[in-house]
Formats: sequence, C-alpha cells, structure tokens
Amino acid sequence: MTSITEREEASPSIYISDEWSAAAGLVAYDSTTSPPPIALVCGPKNCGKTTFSRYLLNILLQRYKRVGYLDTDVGQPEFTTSGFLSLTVVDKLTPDLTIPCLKTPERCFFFGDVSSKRDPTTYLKCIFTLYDYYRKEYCKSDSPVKNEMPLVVNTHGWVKGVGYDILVDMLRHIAPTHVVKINITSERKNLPAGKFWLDDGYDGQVNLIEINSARQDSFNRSVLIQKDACLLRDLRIMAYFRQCFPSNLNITTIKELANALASHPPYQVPISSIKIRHLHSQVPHTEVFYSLNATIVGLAVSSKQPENIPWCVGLGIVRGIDTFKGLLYLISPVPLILLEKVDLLLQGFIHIPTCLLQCNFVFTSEYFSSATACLSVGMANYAMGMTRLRMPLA
Ligand SMILES: Nc1ncnc2c1ncn2[C@@H]1O[C@H](COP(=O)(O)OP(=O)(O)OP(=O)(O)O)[C@@H](O)[C@H]1O
Repeated sequence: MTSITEREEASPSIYISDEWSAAAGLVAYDSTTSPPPIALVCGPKNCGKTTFSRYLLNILLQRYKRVGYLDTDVGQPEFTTSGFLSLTVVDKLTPDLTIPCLKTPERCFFFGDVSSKRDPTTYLKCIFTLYDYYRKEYCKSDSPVKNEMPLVVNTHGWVKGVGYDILVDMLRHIAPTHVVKINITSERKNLPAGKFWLDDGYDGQVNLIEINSARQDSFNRSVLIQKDACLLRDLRIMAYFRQCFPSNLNITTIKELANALASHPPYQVPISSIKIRHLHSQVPHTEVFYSLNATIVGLAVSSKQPENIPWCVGLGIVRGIDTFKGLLYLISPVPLILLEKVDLLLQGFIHIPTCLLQCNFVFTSEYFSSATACLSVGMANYAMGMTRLRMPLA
C-alpha cells in the first residue's frame, strides 16, 4: 500500500557541519544588524538550500519569537504545494528537519507552474510584492521593535542563464543583510565567486557567507541527493487535500484518500459569481469548462487594481460543472469564511496526481449536463453563494 507521508526517504538524518552551524549563528546573532536579519540562501540544485533554510529557521527561532519565510522555490516550496509563492510566519521549531510540513502562509500567490521559466516577469512580480508586503508589515521604521521579524528567503537551484538573471534581480530588489551561498565541489555548477549580484561601485553593507554542501564523501566531494521531484509534488498535493478531513479520521493510503475525496460533499459555486483565468495558456471561450473540469485550481481574490496580481487563499479540485444549473462543484480544505471572498479561479499546470485518479477518484468525462445534476443543494445562502452540498457527487 502506498502511503501519503512526506518523509524524505533518501535522507534519514540531517548532518549539520561546523561550517553550517557557524553560518546560521552568524546570521542569527550578528550584532552589526540592529534590525533583524534578512537572509537569502542560494546555490546550485540539490546543494542543501532548503535543508539549511529549515535549520536557520530553527536557530533564528531561538532568538526571535517568529520568523518570516519567503519561499521563491516554486517547484518544491517548503510549506505549500508546488505552484505557490508565499510568505509564511513561523513561530514553532521544526522538530524533525527531514519532514517538510504544510503551513498556511500569511500571503501567497498561485503562480501555477513548477518553474519560473514560462513567465519570469510575473514570477518576479509575485516575489517583489510578497517582499514589499513583508517590509510594510514587519519592518516599518515607526513600528515597535517587538513587531520586527527576521526573514529567510529560500531560492531555486536554477543558477545558470535566465535562472541566474532572475536570482540577480531578486537579490537586488530584496537587498538582504546576509547572503548564504552554498557551494558544491563541481565548481562550474556554482554561482560566481564573491558578491556577484552587485555593481562594482556598490558600497552598501551585506554579509556574504560562503559554505559548502554539508554531505561529502571521504574525498571531500559533495554528495548530492537527487530528489524525486514529481513524487514529492504529488505527495504534497495529497497532503494538502487530506486536510479536507479531520486528522483523527483514518486516511493513510492513497486509496483511502481517493475514496474519501470521492465521497466528500463539495462546495457548490454559482458560475456567475466567479471569473476564470488561465495562467500560462489561452483557452477558447467554448472550451473553458472542458478545460476546468477535473483539475486543480487556485482560489483567488481579485484585486481592485487590475494591474495587481490577485492574492490566493488555497487550492480546489473542480469536481464537476453543471452548466444547466450554473453551478461548479469544488472540493477544498479552505474554510468557508475565506472561500466567501474568492471570486477568481486560476488554472495553471498543477495537476491532480495520477495515482489519485487511478484509485476510484472518478470524474464525469465531460462537465455535467442537466441530466446528471440532480443533487440536493446546501442549506444556507452565503455572500458569495458558496454552499456545501449534502450529498457527494461520486
Ligand atoms: N546537511 C544535510 N544532511 C543530510 N541530508 C541533506 C543535507 N543537505 C541536503 N540533504 C539532502 O539532500 C537533498 C537535497 O537537499 P535540499 O532539498 O535541501 O536541496 P536544495 O538545494 O534545496 O534543492 P533544490 O535545488 O532542488 O531546491 C535532500 O534529500 C536533503 O535531505
């Protein structure tokens, strides 16, 4: 039986080298930064950025009550499913550094893809907006010291070509107090030496801390563990939708989750009250519902200023669409109070895991026609018209 637990199988224990420990201490206890530190962690793929960021979070939490975490690794984010860019406020130590866990971010955007490649401009706009939000809320010059919060920025491992340019833009906008650059022994894969993102004449203060990946063999060569990114993404999506059910309900296998989701009463959403946006593709008007059925969508709240990217409150699975009744059926763990604000569904390239679809979690092959949609409707009429059905759609 396949489990939906997320433990990173390849790394049973985390090794913290003296160098890593010193680097984290330097960030957390640097007396030269009177406002709390803003630390950006960068380096090539699989060098240990996420592991170090997790460790740094714990060290910072020994000094500060809470720490912000700006996650720019859209393919394998720390606290959300892939496709999200987010700012999360963490106030509890992570007891086991090998287990990533889901947290509700303070603010997030649904970018809708596992790489920034397709749209670097929007990707950067999301990150800059999240960072500006952090500065506004937690670094105000007139705010009491107790409201100030350090920030850890984890970055993607795409450090060549456009990926490098994106990283440089990010570093310039964020202007961190500390940059932790992780190197591996294959030098050509590393970022350039020194403060590579700064112009020559720059005289501002930044602490560059260069460390090596922690895992090395007996010849001091980096040992990089290749993660099964697709599997980890699928597990994360399943862990996310597992939240639709109480934690004491016995759902530990993929099959159990598929069955539970199949019999879970969905929310019904009046189609007239929502807009639909395709993030990275164009869909002909006549095909919109076909493209949406049986997919994962970002649940967003549109902004009054059209140029702003809409904030997102979570994900939903479109379980069926009844065009006759004008209703869309949605499964989501997002609480109703937040769902009431949602007026925009974002469709990207984040898909329902195939293993879930293979296990009974069936959809109508086309969206609902009037004949199939004879379902009892919910009791209350909420502001957005989102109500929970009494019956499952299976
Ligand atoms: N210090 C360490 N001790 C044990 N395992 C480690 C350590 N550092 C990294 N690893 C393992 O190596 C793998 C890659 O690490 P991690 O995910 O932190 O790298 P990354 O640089 O964030 O990767 P990516 O570039 O894909 O975002 C993981 O399986 C992780 O558990």
